[in-house]
Amino acid sequence: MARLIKIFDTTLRDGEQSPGCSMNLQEKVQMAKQLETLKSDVIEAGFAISSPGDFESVSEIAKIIKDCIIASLARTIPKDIDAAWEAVKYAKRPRIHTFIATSDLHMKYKLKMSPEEVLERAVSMVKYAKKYCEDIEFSAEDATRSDPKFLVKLFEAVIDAGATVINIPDTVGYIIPDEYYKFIKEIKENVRNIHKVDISVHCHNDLGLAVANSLAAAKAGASQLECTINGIGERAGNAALEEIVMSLYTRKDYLDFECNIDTSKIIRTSNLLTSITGVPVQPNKAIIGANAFAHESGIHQHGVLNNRSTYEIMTPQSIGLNENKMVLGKHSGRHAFEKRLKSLGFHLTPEEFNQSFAKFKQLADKKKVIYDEDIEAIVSKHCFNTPEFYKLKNYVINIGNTISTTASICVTFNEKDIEEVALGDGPVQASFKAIEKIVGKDLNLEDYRIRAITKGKDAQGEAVVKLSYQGKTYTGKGLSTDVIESSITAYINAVNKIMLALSYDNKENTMNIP
Ligand SMILES: CC(=O)SCCNC(=O)CCNC(=O)[C@H](O)C(C)(C)COP(=O)(O)OP(=O)(O)OC[C@H]1O[C@@H](n2cnc3c(N)ncnc32)[C@H](O)[C@@H]1OP(=O)(O)O
Ligand SMILES: CC(C)C(=O)C(=O)O
Ligand SMILES: [Mg+2]
Repeated sequence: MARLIKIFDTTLRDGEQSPGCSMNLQEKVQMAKQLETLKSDVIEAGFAISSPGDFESVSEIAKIIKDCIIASLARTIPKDIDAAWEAVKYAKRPRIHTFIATSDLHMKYKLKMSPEEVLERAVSMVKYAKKYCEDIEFSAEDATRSDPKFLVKLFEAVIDAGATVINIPDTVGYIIPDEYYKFIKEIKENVRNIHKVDISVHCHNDLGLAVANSLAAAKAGASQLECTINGIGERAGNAALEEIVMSLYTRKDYLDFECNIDTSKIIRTSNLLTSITGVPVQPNKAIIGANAFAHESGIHQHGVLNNRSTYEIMTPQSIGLNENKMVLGKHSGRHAFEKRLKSLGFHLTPEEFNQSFAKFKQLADKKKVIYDEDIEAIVSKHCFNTPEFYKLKNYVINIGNTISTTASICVTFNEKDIEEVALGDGPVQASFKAIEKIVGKDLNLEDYRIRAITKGKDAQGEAVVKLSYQGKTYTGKGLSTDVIESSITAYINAVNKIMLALSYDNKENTMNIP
């Protein structure tokens, strides 16, 4: 039967030690409520002695949260343990989490204590905490750089003193997965009373191995994994909860573990933390990054459209997302483009499809991402198009703060080039005047608007020009990543609509013919 792994969330304590991730009381309470919904077994709500604000947050969370163990961190110092207890005592299931460093390096240079003193302090403070609280977690800070023989002695003593959880942290993210496996095994096999407690691990991500190390430790016998949402935490962060949990869930076949986390709440919890801290998640972050369920390459999109398991090892729904994303870009192929056209309600002939696909690829070379609005614009421009009586060939604009703006526009009409130059107050006005000269008529510009139809610096600008001619209004549209070009093509498009109307009316073409 699969072994249960308890999840200890320390987003509100170690996570908050991440620069820029401080949270106030209300924010911590919001996060704690969400962690309860997520069904975290333990919430480390803070480090009560560290500030009045942290003390208040821990005690408030202890009062509100009913379904999780609530822990506060404390050094092996009586005043820290007093504060931790005063804050967690309201919890239905309180825990005091006390720690002391055990590596020679930390003991000598930081604590300035001998191993004997550290052992004596650890034991006495676990006993001290035990007077308050049944559930005591003891952590050997920097355990993975500590002498395993010393750890064995220390752990036996603190378990005898009443510890219920023994944490073996990889404080500086130093250990390698198979090494950690052996390390935990060695401790498990040599600490005579280890069966009385949960073995916990707490991994940092300095070498990017926090999750791999946590899983290796679980394989070796750890029954509690400490982690944070989005992997926030000191330096390179802690093991990411979502990565650990989805590994347990997705590779249950191999790992044979289960946990209580409701995976469908993962994305909401991650988003809440991002909105509270304002610290964004990198797009390629496993599980919760914007690209974690996005496919851009044609070959992948084709595979996923046929059977999503070809390129998805878990479903977006399993973490609470509605759908995967098919991102259309320069690497996309016809299958994904066709699917998107259908979902946008377009039914194109093969010829229209080929033309639109070619235009889409051209645009994708210029833009990073193609949005639905881009596709709509491509299709309406190239498939539902007005005949191009006048077609823009090229344009040159001279602009400066000490000269009048000059626009030189060249169009083709009946396979001949016509070029005109005009001055104006700005590039758009000068261009419109030049086109007016080309068509040889006074066209009344009723309205002109420009808007970005997609996002980003490389957004497409759609220009809309309304021209009135002989009592009727004609609307032209132009689309380009260059707003001057979209304005010129919008004007020409409106002129072409006038030409089309005139040809329908069987009137003689009164526009300029060279
Ligand atoms: C690996 C980890 O994540 S450990 C947790 C790290 N988190 C934090 O430090 C955040 C909260 N910390 C704080 O607010 C402050 O550091 C406090 C309130 C805890 C202590 O503040 P200060 O009293 O000003 O001490 P300061 O932080 O400068 O130094 C730490 C002191 O604690 C001692 N100490 C460190 N760890 C322990 C421990 N586990 N047990 C006992 N003493 C310890 C140090 O030796 C040093 O002692 P000294 O003042 O006698 O030299
Ligand atoms: C306090 C302990 C558990 C810690 O955060 C660490 O060792 O990284
Ligand atoms: Mg830590």
